[in-house]
Amino acid sequence: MEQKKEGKTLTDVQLTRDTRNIPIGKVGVKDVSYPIVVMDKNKKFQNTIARINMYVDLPHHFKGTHMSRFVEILNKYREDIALDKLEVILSTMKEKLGASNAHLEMEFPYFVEKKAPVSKAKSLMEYTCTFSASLSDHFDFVLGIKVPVTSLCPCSKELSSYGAHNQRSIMTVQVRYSEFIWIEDLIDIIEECGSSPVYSLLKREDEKFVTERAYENPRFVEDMVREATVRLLSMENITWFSVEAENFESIHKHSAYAAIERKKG
Ligand SMILES: Nc1nc2c(ncn2[C@@H]2O[C@H](COP(=O)(O)OP(=O)(O)OP(=O)(O)O)[C@@H](O)[C@H]2O)c(=O)[nH]1
Repeated sequence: MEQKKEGKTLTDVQLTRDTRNIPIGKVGVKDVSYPIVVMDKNKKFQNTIARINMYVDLPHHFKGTHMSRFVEILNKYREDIALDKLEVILSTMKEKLGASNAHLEMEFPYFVEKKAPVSKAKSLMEYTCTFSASLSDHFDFVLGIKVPVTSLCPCSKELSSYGAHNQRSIMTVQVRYSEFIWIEDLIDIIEECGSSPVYSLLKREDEKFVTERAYENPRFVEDMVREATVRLLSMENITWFSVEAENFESIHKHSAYAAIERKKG
């Protein structure tokens, strides 16, 4: 649409022709900070703030996409950006930007109340979650969660006269599903796969408990992704998953890493 500035026409540069004959797969805005609402198993919903990426494809003949429209679409759905709105947001992106594919990625902190294992002291644990949705001919949605756990090295336990090296690990799980899955339930499943869950609040009796539990339950990164795979394969409503484990090694400068991806059916 043409606009005027100081009597002059404001050219829509983005609409001008590009002659390089190269279509673009993803173009848009990245790292927009915006409030969203996430369904919470215990409190019905939780307000949080997401870092949002929004992309569409661009045909070869256009110079640019219209960046302001992405943020206009977010504004249109403000107060109401939730899982059940992702498809309509993507559809609006396709329509307003004349695109055939639209992508929406959100990364946000999600808080779960957790009880310490012995004292039962309650505290809030933060988990980083991701929603990755896209719409072409069909809607696709992937839920992702980063779950911190403790891992204790089986090899170190076997070889050492005292103790065993142990560290904080991050397990990253991503799932496609046929029926809704609570973030909380997926966290519980993944936390079983390390040597011990981690907590944000531990009293002395809890510290003794988690230290001994990790020692009794040594796990390599290979064990962690295999344990997760056994559990995720047994869940019928999960149609695809990927699981990664990264140990931020306490005796090496590098991490130990393992990953498994499975499509079911
Ligand atoms: N396409 C594109 N736009 C950019 C980029 N960096 C900044 N922008 C700016 O994004 C702003 C918004 O552009 P548009 O959405 O086309 O704004 P508009 O023409 O007023 O909006 P419409 O009337 O909806 O087309 C412009 O000021 C661009 O200069 C870039 O790398 N690519």
